Amino acid sequence: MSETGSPNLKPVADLNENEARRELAQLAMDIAYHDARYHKEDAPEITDAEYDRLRHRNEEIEARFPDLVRKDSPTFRVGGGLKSGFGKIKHVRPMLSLGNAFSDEDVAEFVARVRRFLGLEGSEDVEILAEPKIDGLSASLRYENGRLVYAATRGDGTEGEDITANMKTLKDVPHVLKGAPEVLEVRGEVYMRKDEFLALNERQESAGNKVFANPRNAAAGSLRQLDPNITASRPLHFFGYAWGDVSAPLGATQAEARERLAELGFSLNHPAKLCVSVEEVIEYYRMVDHQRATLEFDIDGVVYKVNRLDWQERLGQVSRAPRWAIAHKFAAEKAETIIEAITVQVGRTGKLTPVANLKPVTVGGVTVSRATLHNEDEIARLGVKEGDTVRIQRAGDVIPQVLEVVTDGGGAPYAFPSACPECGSDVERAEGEVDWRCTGGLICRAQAVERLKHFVSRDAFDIEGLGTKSIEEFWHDGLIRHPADIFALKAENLNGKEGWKDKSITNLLDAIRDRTEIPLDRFIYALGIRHIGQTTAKLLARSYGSYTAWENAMHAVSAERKANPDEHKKPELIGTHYAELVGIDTVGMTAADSLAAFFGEEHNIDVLASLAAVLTVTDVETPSTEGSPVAGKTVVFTGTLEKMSRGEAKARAESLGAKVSGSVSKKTDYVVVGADAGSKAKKAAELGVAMLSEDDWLAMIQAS
Ligand SMILES: NC(=O)c1ccc[n+]([C@@H]2O[C@H](COP(=O)([O-])OP(=O)(O)OC[C@H]3O[C@@H](n4cnc5c(N)ncnc54)[C@H](O)[C@@H]3O)[C@@H](O)[C@H]2O)c1
Ligand SMILES: [Zn+2]
Repeated sequence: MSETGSPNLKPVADLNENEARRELAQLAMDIAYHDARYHKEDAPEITDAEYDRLRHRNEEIEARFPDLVRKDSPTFRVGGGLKSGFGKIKHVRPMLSLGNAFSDEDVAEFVARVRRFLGLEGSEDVEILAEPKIDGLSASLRYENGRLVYAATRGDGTEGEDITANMKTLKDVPHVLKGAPEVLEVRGEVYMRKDEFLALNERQESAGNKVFANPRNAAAGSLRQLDPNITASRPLHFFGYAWGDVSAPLGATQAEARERLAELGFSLNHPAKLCVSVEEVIEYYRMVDHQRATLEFDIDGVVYKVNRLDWQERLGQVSRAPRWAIAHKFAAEKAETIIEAITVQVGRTGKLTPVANLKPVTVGGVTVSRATLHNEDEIARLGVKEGDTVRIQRAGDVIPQVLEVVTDGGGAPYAFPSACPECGSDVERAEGEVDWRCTGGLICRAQAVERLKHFVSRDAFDIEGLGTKSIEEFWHDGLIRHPADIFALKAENLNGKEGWKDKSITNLLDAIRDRTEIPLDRFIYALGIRHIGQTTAKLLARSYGSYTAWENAMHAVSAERKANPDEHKKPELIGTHYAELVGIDTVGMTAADSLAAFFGEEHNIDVLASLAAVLTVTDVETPSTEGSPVAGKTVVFTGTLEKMSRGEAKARAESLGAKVSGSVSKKTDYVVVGADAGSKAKKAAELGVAMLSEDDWLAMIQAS
């Protein structure tokens, strides 16, 4: 995934505008990805601490470049989309997230901000209600005339998943309330106790089912079951700590409202404390941190809430969080243990991740037996070896991390494998990169499934009816191991398979047959070669014209590269084919090397040959630019485009015969100005070059 989380980032103060814009775009994408993994799939890939670091970085850059804040900035968003299969419920009042404090100073600043906002005199106290921050997932229960009418998850804050039937199976959720306001939405956290989580995982494991990474994932996965009977069989609890739509106030303060919720029959999260100074708040934080390991449930911090509800009202909210509350996060939980072995895992893109296999140890109530070592450099930095005693940490834990070596076990230094442990292909580490990768591509088992998914995806072969689940299933059954196997599928392979009926089988086989003829650019893109996205695939297809020409050239490129592995600056020194490839517009040496590596692997050649045998790859015609209003014109794109990516805009313009340039000069015919355009727009105005908005441009080229 992203490289943005890496510690060697430029300080925000040193970023220029372009770098900032680029990083914000990357962060928006990465955070949205991790939000979906975490909130929608209940399967995060990075630790909470890493995730928080991404968000923090985003906030810092936005604070320094307020003009660059994107419309899709994570700052404006809560959660990560809704799981399909559930009905949707629109929240009468939004369900927000919380701002974060990581240090005592952050907490003092929070209280100071509240005081400033309210214009309080120095003598007036701000009472703060402090309570544990349970690591579960929030839910809203709507009662009308004392009856539970529906329950929803937070979702994206505006709309949540309908989990009424599921919530009704929780013992902590009353179906009827006595003496409640006519309308009352109770909000709180659904969670699983630590002991119950461990027991559930044991049951899951012995039944051969999925085990959960932590109590939060277990709770989220158990609650969001399409079959409420499954939810009923899982040990879930609910704490009430807030409310949404209410027809009459629950009290004048947060503390009173809590009392009221308890009277109505809800469980409250403890220990809670009413504090009057920053010192008291911090003292509470330390106390709870101390008790953390002995609490029945996982917490990831404490929450401070301004006690007076009239003040809460006045303070209101910023985009995604109330101004009157903040979460003070705990540092990660740590423990010491021995590294029994270091093994290597192969990821979806062929990335090799070293993993420390640990002597099992309990960290904050969870048994840990593996920890990531990230990459070769990290192993060197830590100086870890098999047999060493290390300190590990678990932070909102996905995979725990190794922090440092405590005692040297006297073993030999760790040597990274030179062949992929999954498929035996060579591994390579490109200049300037930290990761080793398997070059096995389509043949590597670890990568194959993901590559197959890419192969059939919309912009590649676009085979309708062959979804993620089917690919995984067919892979498992041995039906589809290589892309060419797709084209050998027969009705009898699918007959009797669960979920496949005559009609869907016919549809799938038709869809596959439809794709046996495919344009070269799609074919190249479908191979999923690293660094070869759609735009580059199009450029390659157009430059080489035919499959045969492209294939021959790539073999030549690969041979040239093999003969000159150490040249990293001058493509001409590597060879004429290599230089020609790099000479194609935006194709750089990174992409060229990736193609060379792909064609350097015997397995990939086999895959290509078997595909070529069953497919007709059609030549890409140089588009006719006759009648194109922009043929022969020089165009510059600047600023953030909203309707298309830069690459897409460029490819489109070029297909219409325009020349796309990176800088504005007197020769420029049009400058297409997106949001937050900077110096180029200014220069265009000075030179009197025609400036078009993105919409103007689209209207102009669509007319052709
Ligand atoms: N690892 C990942 O890939 C990943 C991705 C997304 C989010 N996350 C993690 O999820 C969290 C961010 O998600 P978030 O937007 O839900 O914010 P949050 O969990 O930091 O804070 C908001 C939530 O806290 C909960 N909460 C618990 N106790 C509470 C209390 N006493 N009072 C009020 N609220 C209480 C509520 O559910 C509320 O929605 C962070 O911890 C982040 O690290 C991780
Ligand atoms: Zn491999």
